[in-house]
Amino acid sequence: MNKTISVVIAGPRGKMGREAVSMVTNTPHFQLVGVIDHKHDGKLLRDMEGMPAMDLPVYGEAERCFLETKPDVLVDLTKPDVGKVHLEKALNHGVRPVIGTTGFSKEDLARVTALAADKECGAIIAPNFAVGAVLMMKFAQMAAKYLPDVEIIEKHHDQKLDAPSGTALKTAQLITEVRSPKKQGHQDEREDLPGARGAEMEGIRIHSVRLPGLVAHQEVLLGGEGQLLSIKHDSMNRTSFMPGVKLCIETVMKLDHLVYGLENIIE
Ligand SMILES: NC(=O)C1=CN([C@@H]2O[C@H](COP(=O)(O)OP(=O)(O)OC[C@H]3O[C@@H](n4cnc5c(N)ncnc54)[C@H](OP(=O)(O)O)[C@@H]3O)[C@@H](O)[C@H]2O)C=CC1
Ligand SMILES: O=C(O)C1=N[C@H](C(=O)O)C[C@H](O)C1
Repeated sequence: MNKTISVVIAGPRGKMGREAVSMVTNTPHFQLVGVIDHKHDGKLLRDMEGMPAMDLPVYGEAERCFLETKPDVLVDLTKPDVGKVHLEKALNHGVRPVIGTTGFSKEDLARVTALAADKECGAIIAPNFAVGAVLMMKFAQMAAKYLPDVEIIEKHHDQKLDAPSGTALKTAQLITEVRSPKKQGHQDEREDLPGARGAEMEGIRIHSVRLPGLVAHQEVLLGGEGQLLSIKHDSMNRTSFMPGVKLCIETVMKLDHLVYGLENIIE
């Protein structure tokens, strides 16, 4: 018998937040106890368009929400600057954060990892909750050991705020664990239009496409003499992320430190 886990969701009106509200309220051993929405402070969940008819409180900011609802877990699906603040506030209140929001730099990750360790509080930052995307990243990491010339093309809907995507950054980071930094392309290559070769992490090029009609897609290209390996993942909708969110809510209850990436918790 699973123990009930109480959850608050930040960003409930968003594309991901709506899916998360639906998943949490339909999971018998989860209990949604409140939501954080900066534009609807003091309302009830039922007053917000498209939300379940539940008399749950809506808080304009995180601290009061944590003090009054005392949740086990915060799920944050907001935007980069907000997600970072919510994560730190959650750790300071002993609430376990599950952060889907992207835009964390190396420095941000180091800071919040230290804070979670100091508080001995479980936390998960998952740049991508879709199991297929995690496999795509792991396969790319395996392949880069043998084919170290790599370029990443990530494609997202045109409402996305951060570039490159959290998934692309995580993929590049995983690849840097198995290959040394290297310059790719011709040693004398030049950009006649700035940005033509994309962003760069330790020699890995990352290209970000933003267009209406897209959801979340990534292709990792690995080139060798006379051959090209292409590893690709597509999320067609946002329900693809929900099994990962559910697993993170369950797993974060058993952690006493911060985990960055779903690949570290799937069995
Ligand atoms: N890890 C993963 O697998 C995935 C991660 N993401 C990430 O999740 C985040 C959300 O994505 P998505 O749902 O597409 O974005 P949306 O823009 O659709 O939703 C974000 C929501 O957060 C709200 N918001 C903004 N500021 C606050 C605040 N201070 N308090 C509470 N709510 C706030 C916004 O409200 P308003 O617009 O009215 O200001 C909006 O409703 C992004 O960082 C994205 O990269 C997305 C998909 C998958
Ligand atoms: O903003 C999105 O939509 C997504 N963001 C995450 C990212 O930045 O990688 C995950 C997924 O790609 C969808």
